[in-house]
Amino acid sequence: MTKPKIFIDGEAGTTGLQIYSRLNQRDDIELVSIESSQRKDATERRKLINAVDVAILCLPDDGAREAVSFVTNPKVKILDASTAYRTAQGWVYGFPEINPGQREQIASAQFVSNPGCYPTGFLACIRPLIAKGILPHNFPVTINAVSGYSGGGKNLIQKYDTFHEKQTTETSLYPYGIYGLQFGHKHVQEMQKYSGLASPPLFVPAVGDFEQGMLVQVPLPLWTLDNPPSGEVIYDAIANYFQGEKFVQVAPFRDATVLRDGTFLDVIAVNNTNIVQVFVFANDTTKEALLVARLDNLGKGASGAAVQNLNIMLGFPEELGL
Ligand SMILES: NC(=O)C1=CN([C@@H]2O[C@H](COP(=O)(O)OP(=O)(O)OC[C@H]3O[C@@H](n4cnc5c(N)ncnc54)[C@H](OP(=O)(O)O)[C@@H]3O)[C@@H](O)[C@H]2O)C=CC1
Ligand SMILES: CC(=O)N[C@@H](CCC(=O)OP(=O)(O)O)C(=O)O
Repeated sequence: MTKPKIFIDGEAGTTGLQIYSRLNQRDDIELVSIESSQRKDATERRKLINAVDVAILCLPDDGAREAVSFVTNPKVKILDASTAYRTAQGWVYGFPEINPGQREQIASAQFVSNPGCYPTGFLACIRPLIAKGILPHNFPVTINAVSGYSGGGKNLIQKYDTFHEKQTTETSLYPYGIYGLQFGHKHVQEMQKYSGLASPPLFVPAVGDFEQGMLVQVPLPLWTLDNPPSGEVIYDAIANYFQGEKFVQVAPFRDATVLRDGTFLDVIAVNNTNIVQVFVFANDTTKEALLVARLDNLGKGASGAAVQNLNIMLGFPEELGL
């Protein structure tokens, strides 16, 4: 049997390198690479994209749009890691666990968009509650999240690396900084579309002085509802929704061992895995709850998810290489 051919356009970037390292040990696929001197050569990229079974795009949005414009072979499948097509017509959203039937859609699609890192955490928390009617679709949702600096790609990694090398106290690189303060972050559209919320969530991201890892927090002021659900009801809804899923895991409810020293939910515990964990914290007396997702922004938030989608698109077992 001939092995499917895979080309990673943008193989030298942060996401591309991580996908490459997950695929290059495998003997069930053939990785096709571009000469490094030609990696931005449009003619060569066009040739390779149309000569493989799946092209994985790990490029800035404009580069991804350009790569898609190169496609002339109707048999080539495209898996795009950028933001360019996540809410576009004709594309399937590559979050296999998000809805029943999503895997089948990914398996038969020509064009699949890999979800954003923050949306992966957010949707794992909120989608079950909207889908099951535990929260109304017009609930005013806010999100606070923190990402490791690799989320900012090569440029931000280089900034932090330079800072770490110098280790000067006067260098003013942020140990923790919130951003996106003009609102309308590029992930908000996909967050709204795939959650089923009536309005965009108010999203405040942050970056911290650690390379990989992410926490996405969704506070729920349940006292605003006429009949607030209990913490148990919220937990059961999310746990049942993802029952049997390998890569979306719901942590035990009211179990202090999920916290380090019984106190802290740390950010790096699932680094280098393809797992997103969901936590539910609740107080039924004060009618407050907090949903938290923990993931590796480069794992289930990008490259791990891409490999999972690739496996589904090729008809392979979904966990291969993960
Ligand atoms: N980092 C992350 O956590 C995540 C990233 N993503 C998405 O993945 C995509 C890639 O991001 P990331 O890997 O972080 O970015 P990087 O900046 O680390 O890498 C992008 C790579 O693409 C190359 N490139 C740029 N333009 C072209 C072009 N026209 N033709 C060929 N190669 C090109 C760049 O080359 P050069 O360095 O020379 O410019 C670089 O090697 C982005 O769309 C990003 O939004 C998605 C989820 C998470
Ligand atoms: C820390 C940081 O800068 N994170 C990036 C998100 C990571 C990323 O590239 O997002 P995609 O998943 O959409 O590609 C940002 O906020 O723009």
